[in-house]
Amino acid sequence: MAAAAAEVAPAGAGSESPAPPVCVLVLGMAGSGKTTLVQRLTAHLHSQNSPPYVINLDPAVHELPFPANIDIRDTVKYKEVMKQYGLGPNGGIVTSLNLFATRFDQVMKFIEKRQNTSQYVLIDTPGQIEVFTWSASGTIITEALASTFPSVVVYVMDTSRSTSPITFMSNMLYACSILYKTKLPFILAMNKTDIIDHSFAVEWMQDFEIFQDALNQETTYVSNLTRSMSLVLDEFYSSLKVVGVSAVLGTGLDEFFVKVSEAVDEYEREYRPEYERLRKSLAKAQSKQQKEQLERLQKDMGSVAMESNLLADSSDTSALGPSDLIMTRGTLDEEDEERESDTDDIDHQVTEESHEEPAFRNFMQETRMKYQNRSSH
Ligand SMILES: Nc1nc2c(ncn2[C@@H]2O[C@H](COP(=O)(O)OP(=O)(O)OP(=O)(O)O)[C@@H](O)[C@H]2O)c(=O)[nH]1
Repeated sequence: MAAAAAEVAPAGAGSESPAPPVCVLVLGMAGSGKTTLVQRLTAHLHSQNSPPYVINLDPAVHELPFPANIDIRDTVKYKEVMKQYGLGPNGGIVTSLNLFATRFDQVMKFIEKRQNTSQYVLIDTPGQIEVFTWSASGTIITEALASTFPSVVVYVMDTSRSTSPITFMSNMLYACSILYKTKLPFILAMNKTDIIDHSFAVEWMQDFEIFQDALNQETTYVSNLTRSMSLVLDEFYSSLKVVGVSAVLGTGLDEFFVKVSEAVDEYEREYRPEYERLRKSLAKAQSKQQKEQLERLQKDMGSVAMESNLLADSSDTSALGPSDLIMTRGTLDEEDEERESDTDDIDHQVTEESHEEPAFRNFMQETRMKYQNRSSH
């Protein structure tokens, strides 16, 4: 049975080296059941002896019902951010995510380290969905994940609140916009099937006439628009992977993992080449930036020759744990130092000193002394 095969076997399983983990980005409107689904998936994978790596990206969540390996709340104090920048709740979430995104390269390193032990990386996102999908940080995080690991989006829909054709259509339009925004394989998880079976929604997607019949009960202008929209969305529906689940009961999970596996195949086939290109161009831009920084430094130091390999490697996070994330400091020039001070609301007290760059500072001192000695002779 396909479901059994999907138990804990992501795409690529069976090959010699372990398959890279699959990043499952869970998105959906507030209250659709994202957190409950992540909790359920985590428990399910644990029961299959395949513990996932779990990341919480919601800075405002009060309580997490699952143990997160990386929790944005450990590193960015959402309430402090609101206070310091004079922001409301949504602005606070956006800014917290932006601060976190500036150090997402470290998150990537933690995931990479775990790639032989976790087959799935589950990522819970803020309820204010637009905060993630329409912010720069959402794009940075999605692209960072997808350019390294097979990644899929799971859009969670509250099926019990989508029984009116017009609400259903609004939800689908939203889903469609997210598909275009994230540019990743997309699974529609119709949640809360313990309240209502999702078959009515599947029929609406598969059979235009049935959807029209349901719409005939509505006589507003919106219903005419909805009629036209359902034709437009036909293409979107035809390529959509749909699965009914109950996050509370844990039903539909086997089929869920079958869909994830299909989505991973789709990622490998259609999305990976594009992300590889993106990764290469990012790496090129990064090395160019590093070179420019070094050149600037060299200019500041006068004619003293410097060897780049003497610079302490600020990217080495091997001694850190996920909770130390983001606090690593280590800048090559004052401009960067100043920029960093904007993130003072980040709780870096614990690790700040230990991760200063003593090697680099010593090097600067030594070089300066050499330079002074030379010019005095
Ligand atoms: N009946 C039923 N209720 C569910 C299911 N999944 C979630 N819920 C309930 O829906 C409510 C919202 O669930 P959450 O998991 O907090 O939803 P969320 O999308 O993470 O919410 P935000 O963090 O606000 O975005 C809670 O009361 C859950 O118990 C389900 O499968 N069936």
